[in-house]
Amino acid sequence: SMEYKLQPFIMLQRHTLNLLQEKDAEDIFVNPVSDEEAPDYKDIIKHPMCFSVMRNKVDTHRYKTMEAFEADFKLIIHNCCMYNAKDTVFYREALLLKEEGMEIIKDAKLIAEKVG
Ligand SMILES: CCOC(=O)c1ccc2c(c1)NC(=O)[C@@H](C)N2
Repeated sequence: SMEYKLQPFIMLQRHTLNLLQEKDAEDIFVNPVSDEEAPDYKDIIKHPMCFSVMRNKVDTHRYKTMEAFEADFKLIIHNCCMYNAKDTVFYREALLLKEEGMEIIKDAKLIAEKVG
């Protein structure tokens, strides 16, 4: 059935997410930014995103394409660069993660065409 056909795609997304999360050495992108850490975060960032939310969306089949998966990854980076000043560790970590992450996603999109 379609359900079993989707499994390779879900496995590919889980594997890709694991590779992305490995690049977040300090685990700053894993969980939602808390009110304690950043009291004004919700005033500034209207669409929060993090790896744990992405994992839940993968597991509940919310990403129909790798482009939709990629869009949430880019949202994580964008939010971090909007909220944190350019001279912060967070901002620099986001730029690094973007460089490494987009290579990982490029490979995943090529594989997605195959398991498609
Ligand atoms: C222990 C203090 O932690 C933080 O202040 C903090 C912890 C995690 C964060 C964050 C801030 N800001 C962010 O934009 C995203 C990347 N994550």
